[in-house]
Amino acid sequence: MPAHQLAPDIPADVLAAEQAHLAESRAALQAMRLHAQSLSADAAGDWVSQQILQSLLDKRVAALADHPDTPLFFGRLDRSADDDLPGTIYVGRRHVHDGTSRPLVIDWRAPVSRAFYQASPADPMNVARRRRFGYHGGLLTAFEDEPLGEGGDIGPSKILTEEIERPRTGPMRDIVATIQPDQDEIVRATLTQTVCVQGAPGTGKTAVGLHRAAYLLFTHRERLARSGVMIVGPNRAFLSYISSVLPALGEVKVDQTTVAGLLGEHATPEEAMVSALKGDARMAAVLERALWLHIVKPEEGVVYSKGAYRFRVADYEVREIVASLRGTTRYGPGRAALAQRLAHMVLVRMEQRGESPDDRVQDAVARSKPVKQLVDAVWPKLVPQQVLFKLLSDPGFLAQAAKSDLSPEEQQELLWRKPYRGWKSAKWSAADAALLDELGDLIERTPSLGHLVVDEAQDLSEMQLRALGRRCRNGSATVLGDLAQGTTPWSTSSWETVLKHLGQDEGEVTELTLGFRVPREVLDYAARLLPSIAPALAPPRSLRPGAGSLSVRPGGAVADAVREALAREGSIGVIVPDSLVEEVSRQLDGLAHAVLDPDATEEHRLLIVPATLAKGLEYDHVIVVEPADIVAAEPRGLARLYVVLTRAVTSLTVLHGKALPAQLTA
Ligand SMILES: Nc1ncnc2c1ncn2[C@@H]1O[C@H](COP(=O)(O)OP(=O)(O)OP(=O)(O)O)[C@@H](O)[C@H]1O
Repeated sequence: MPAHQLAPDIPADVLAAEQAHLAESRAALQAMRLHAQSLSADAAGDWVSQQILQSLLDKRVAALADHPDTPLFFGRLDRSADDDLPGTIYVGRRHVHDGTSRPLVIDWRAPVSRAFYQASPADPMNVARRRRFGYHGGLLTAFEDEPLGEGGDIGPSKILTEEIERPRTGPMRDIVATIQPDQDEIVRATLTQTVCVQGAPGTGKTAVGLHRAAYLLFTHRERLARSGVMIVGPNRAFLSYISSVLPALGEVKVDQTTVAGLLGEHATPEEAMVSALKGDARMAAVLERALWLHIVKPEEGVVYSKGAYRFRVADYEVREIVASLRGTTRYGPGRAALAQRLAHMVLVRMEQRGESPDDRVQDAVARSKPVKQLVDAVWPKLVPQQVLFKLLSDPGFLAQAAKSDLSPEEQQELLWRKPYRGWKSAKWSAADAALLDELGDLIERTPSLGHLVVDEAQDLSEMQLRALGRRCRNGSATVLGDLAQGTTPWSTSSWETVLKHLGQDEGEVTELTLGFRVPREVLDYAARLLPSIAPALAPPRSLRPGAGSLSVRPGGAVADAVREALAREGSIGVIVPDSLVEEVSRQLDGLAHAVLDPDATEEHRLLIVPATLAKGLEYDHVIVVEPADIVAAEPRGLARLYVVLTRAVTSLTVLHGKALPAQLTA
């Protein structure tokens, strides 16, 4: 097996040459920045264009900033191809060229960089040698060579191992230097391809989703700048954790939000069964009927007066127009079309009387009082809240809208126990938010983005998936999740179903199987829960042996476990049942700590994390307090415990006063 070469065995002159290339690249980047700064927006004609150009120039200057702690390049390819491309390529976070436009660093997303991630001795992709660089405090201190042209096998990369073992502090980092081949396939999937990734905890799903967004923005810059890319995550703590990855990759124009952020921050509590029913896709047909039931059969015609004349549209003619519009357009445009069609009839009457009215007259008639009155009576202006209010408070109306889609028991379940006085004072639940959004789209079309990345997608209801789906109906999606980590009353058990409700049936389901976060010993322990929560899934695998990383302590004190962790390097998460947050905080009195808060700007090494917020996060040392209470707190408590037990990078300590769940002790 050809060995890796890593400093200090490497020839000093080779390292010096690479350091010189780094220095030259830094200087070139500085020159690019100075050049961008020297450009003037004055060339633009008017004031508005000047402002726009200035803002573009400012962004360009900011994008060209050199961050001394972030390596400008992390890899090098020595190519054996006889083509027009350079023989040696340095792969980095962004393009850098010198004064003669000679590329010194090539963006990791460029097609030629793909070989850095994909080439292997079995398929060298015209690469004779791949070199990975190691950095320390911004200085290039080591490299590792992988000869690809000689066949055979190349062992695991030490630089990758070091990167994975690096203690975690602060927010999530990018993985651009160490993306693995199966991850790279997903990152570089074409823009039109929707991909759905099933992966055990720590297999890099979130990382892959973020890098895919960056890749697509680079590859389809103009198209996506117009239509937009959005990341949807499970909660604000998670968003705050991932918030710096895309900016570090040079992408600042990506919206990152939660489902609540997108659909409305409604959170009035309701029974889990009601939420689950409201999340069921059958509600879509019920809502559609409920909306169109608001149209009233026209019993009168319109009389439009102009001077001494009266122009009439008969009641049966109004009925015909309404019937022809109903169901062929969205509700809002249908209303506008009804006014225009009525006005058109009036105009025809005017012409019959020898007048020659133009389009302005038609608009004026459409906006006239008699036409407006009729439209309001027949096709009333509605907001989603009015429709949902009626549906959830009026049993007769609900029965009419539900038809046979909902059983009488289910209809009973849906009705508010204590109805609100009106739609303006109604308080909505999180599940209602998706229903309101569906109604909103039935009234006016929701614009579509170019690409949507949905993380922890196993937790979304069918109605929430529909809401996200309509935001990428003219685009594509990256759907990420783990069927074993579903903790909502409506968690899915099939990715095909998720793709169907998202409206992306053609999406390809793929799997990431190798864990980069959780040590093997800890992962095996957590996997004891799998037969109970997701029996169809294979046990997860970990890249990291992590012997001695697990400690299970009956009756152990939190403060002791925390002190032990503080003596080691890295972040500490004390994950507790939500009901114990205050008590555990008291027990840690005297030890500097904070309770996880998505809005906090300060960084804390020691955090108390409510179990329901732990999803997607990771800490070097995790202390889990009272698993039995975490399980008992919610219907899918065992899945919550699985999430909680798989947050550790280096060590997991489980403290319990009560008996552990049977699955863990079996
Ligand atoms: N190729 C890689 N190189 C280095 N680190 C990686 C790589 N892939 C993933 N990681 C790291 O592994 C950890 C877990 O990744 P990530 O959070 O994306 O996993 P996940 O599959 O979304 O996990 P979960 O299901 O628990 O949310 C992160 O610290 C991430 O940076």
